Amino acid sequence: MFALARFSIAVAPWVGGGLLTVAILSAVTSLVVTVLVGQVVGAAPDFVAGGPDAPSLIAFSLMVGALVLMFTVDGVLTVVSNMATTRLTYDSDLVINRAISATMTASSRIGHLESPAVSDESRRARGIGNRAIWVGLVSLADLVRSRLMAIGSAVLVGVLFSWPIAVLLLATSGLVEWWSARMSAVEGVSWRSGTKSGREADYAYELGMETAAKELRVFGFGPWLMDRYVRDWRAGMVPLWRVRRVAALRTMAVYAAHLAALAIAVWVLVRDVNTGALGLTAVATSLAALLRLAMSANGVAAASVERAMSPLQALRSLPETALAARESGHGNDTPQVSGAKSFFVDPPRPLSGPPEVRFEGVWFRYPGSDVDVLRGLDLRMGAGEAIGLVGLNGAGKSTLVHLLAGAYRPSAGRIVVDGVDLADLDDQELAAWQRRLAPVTQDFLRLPLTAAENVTLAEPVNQERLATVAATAGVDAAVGNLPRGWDTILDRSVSNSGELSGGQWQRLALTRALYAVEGGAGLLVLDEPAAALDVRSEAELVDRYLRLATGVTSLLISHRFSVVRNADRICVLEHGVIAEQGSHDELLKMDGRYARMFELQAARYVDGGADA
Ligand SMILES: Nc1ncnc2c1ncn2[C@@H]1O[C@H](COP(=O)(O)OP(=O)(O)OP(=O)(O)O)[C@@H](O)[C@H]1O
Repeated sequence: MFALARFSIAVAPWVGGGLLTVAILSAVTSLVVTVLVGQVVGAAPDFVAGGPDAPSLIAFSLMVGALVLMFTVDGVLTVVSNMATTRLTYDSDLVINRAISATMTASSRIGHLESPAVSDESRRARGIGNRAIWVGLVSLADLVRSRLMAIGSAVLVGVLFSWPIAVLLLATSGLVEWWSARMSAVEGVSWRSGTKSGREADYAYELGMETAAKELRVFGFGPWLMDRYVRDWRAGMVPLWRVRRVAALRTMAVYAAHLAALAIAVWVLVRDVNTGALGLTAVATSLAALLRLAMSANGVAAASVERAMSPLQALRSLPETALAARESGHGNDTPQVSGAKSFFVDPPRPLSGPPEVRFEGVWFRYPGSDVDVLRGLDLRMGAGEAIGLVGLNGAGKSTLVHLLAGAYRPSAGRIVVDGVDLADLDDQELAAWQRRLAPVTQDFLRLPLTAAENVTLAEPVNQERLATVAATAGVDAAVGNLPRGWDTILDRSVSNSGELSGGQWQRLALTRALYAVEGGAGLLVLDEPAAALDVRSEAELVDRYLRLATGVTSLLISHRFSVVRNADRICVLEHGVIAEQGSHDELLKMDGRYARMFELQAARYVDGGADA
């Protein structure tokens, strides 16, 4: 409860603090109402009989008026409390989402984005079902109020009626709350173990509703995916339901004990009334206090507050889990700035312009994997040089690009850019390095934004530059046919939007890279840049591209030899090292792996077996 109260004050000091103050005031008002009910009931017979000791009309009216006023104040406080709670839950949503996204974007390295532990923890922090921080926030004020009311009512019962009864009811009331919170915590353990299935269910849902919604329906896979979603969802929930079934009987026993205590209390009260041991005022006050004490066993609020604890804990530990995921297998993620040259402090070359990149004895394995993808790879990319990279599926070509971008650290060895080891860069410097890359990757971005934003991303739109590079990439006509040209949102779910074909999307991705090059990016990375085009179009496009991108260092990856053959130097990646390198002609003369792969592919085209 205290942790959640601290969180609510941290989220919105005025609203959170105000809410707790209102809860305290409301508890006090309720107790005053209890006392006033006793006073009014106690004074009523004398007032009606009108004896010499009877209260005057004014005194009695003031008493009743105070009771009505307090009752009204209590009602107003409830309304205020509800309004503040709603505000607090909205504010907390913002704080939680910002904290999660700050963690996820805290580093330009990406190991944490692939960690199941981080993914589970961030889902838990955002809340799943009724296990969310807002659920606790909604009940927090209620719990504070009922606990204060329980203590105040117990004092009234003790002073006016019986201390043993007060202690008994307070104890069973506490038992109800403790048991409800405990059950909620036990459920939380099953809930945590169910998040893997929950994540898979979410994934199936997202796939069916967003990522692959069209394809899955066109090919009739919708029902299969829905079955999968239901299966994974159930798998996540079954342990929870089992815990609930086991706990149900005990929960009923705990509530029965509390009711039995109330029954005993009322029986003792009736007995005392019968023996004349209690006056009317004491009886009326004690009865009202007894009922309030019994009702303040707020198991529902205690369970709700407990439900917020796991998400709160997840939110707190997320940064550490993400850091551990980034570090795993890649040494310490803390920037080792001392002694390292910095692009900002002492740049060895200008920030723009073509960089020189050297892979020096680079070993790499993915976090959680026991297979080395790169095994002591050496590769030099001279400033302004166009390097072609070929290799079989899974050879590690895309991995090399990830390392080049500094998204992962090598397990051993160094990647040196213009004399600076990428591992020595802090996050800000790494982000600056990544801005010097103009990449087109196999699974390029298709953002549901305008066509222009898909090209310029965070940069301001320069219409002239946009038109030039779009013409080069051959996408200008396709964009011209969109309902609002460059301002068309490329998402069919939005009205007046447009859609591009696979090949047009790919040309748009090329436009994006070229736009970045024109804007000063010095390293062009084309990883299967135009696989959706036919062989001739792709080769022509890439050649045109490389001609325009003179003055930049380029890395060109493709399975199609027609695409890479014009690179200054072609490298063959095999078994985690560069097995051969040279120009196209040199490699053919070498009659090694490259020559064999090239002849195999050429023979297929001659036979008409491919899309040439
Ligand atoms: N995120 C990842 N986690 C673990 N292993 C990975 C990950 N990404 C790739 N791998 C593995 O690393 C190896 C190299 O993959 P990579 O994608 O770099 O190959 P590639 O040469 O680009 O292949 P292709 O020509 O098929 O695109 C493969 O064995 C792949 O299974």
